[in-house]
Amino acid sequence: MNNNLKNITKTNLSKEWATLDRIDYDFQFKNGDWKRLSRECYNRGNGAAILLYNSLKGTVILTKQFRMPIYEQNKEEGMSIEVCAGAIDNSDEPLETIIRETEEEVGYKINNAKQVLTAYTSPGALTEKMFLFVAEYSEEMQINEGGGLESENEEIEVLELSFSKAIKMVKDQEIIDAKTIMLLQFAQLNNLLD
Ligand SMILES: Nc1nc2c(ncn2[C@@H]2O[C@H](COP(=O)(O)OP(=O)(O)O[C@H]3O[C@H](CO)[C@@H](O)[C@H](O)[C@@H]3O)[C@@H](O)[C@H]2O)c(=O)[nH]1
Ligand SMILES: [Mg+2]
Repeated sequence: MNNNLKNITKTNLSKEWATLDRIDYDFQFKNGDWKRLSRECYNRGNGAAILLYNSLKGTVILTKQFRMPIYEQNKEEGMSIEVCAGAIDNSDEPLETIIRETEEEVGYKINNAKQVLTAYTSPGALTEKMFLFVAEYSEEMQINEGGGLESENEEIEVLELSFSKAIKMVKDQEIIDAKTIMLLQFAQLNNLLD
């Protein structure tokens, strides 16, 4: 409940893969003045992401794939190195989603994962809330090569890197995806791979 907010109206601007709405609202500032404001909100649902790590080997599993928004930004290769992640279907739980994505994108069958962070990825514009997980993986858990779903036109390269190399890639700005940086730094802060 927010008493500084009233007369909220929503106008749909686009509804294709996801929904873009313009939301108009009266907002009361701290000095008591009310103003009519407007914000565009893009809703593509919520997401789940996971850092898979092997504390004995000191390694992590990451993915590499083409991302159009990155290409659009720098008109270079458009590739992105990320933790495994996926959009949460309406009726699914975040844990269910991340177990499925782990199998589809990187080929490991995990039975459980620990949710360690929740993050709005871009709260000025996106409704998206990300549920961030960690889980140990081992070679016995590998059931396929990963790569993503052909039916969804995914082409995902699976990378197994030493944790120190992944941390260096964050420092060198080779890893520039926010959820990936958050999870790698979470692992570092909490000594998951020591
Ligand atoms: N046609 C069409 N298809 C799309 C679009 N956006 C996504 N898709 C399809 O939906 C699939 C989504 O794959 P996921 O693995 O579920 O999601 P993701 O792209 O990896 O995104 C994850 O990370 C993002 C943050 O970096 C999150 O935004 C997202 O919620 C999710 O966690 C894509 O491979 C693609 O086939 C679109 O605008 N148009
Ligand atoms: Mg994905």
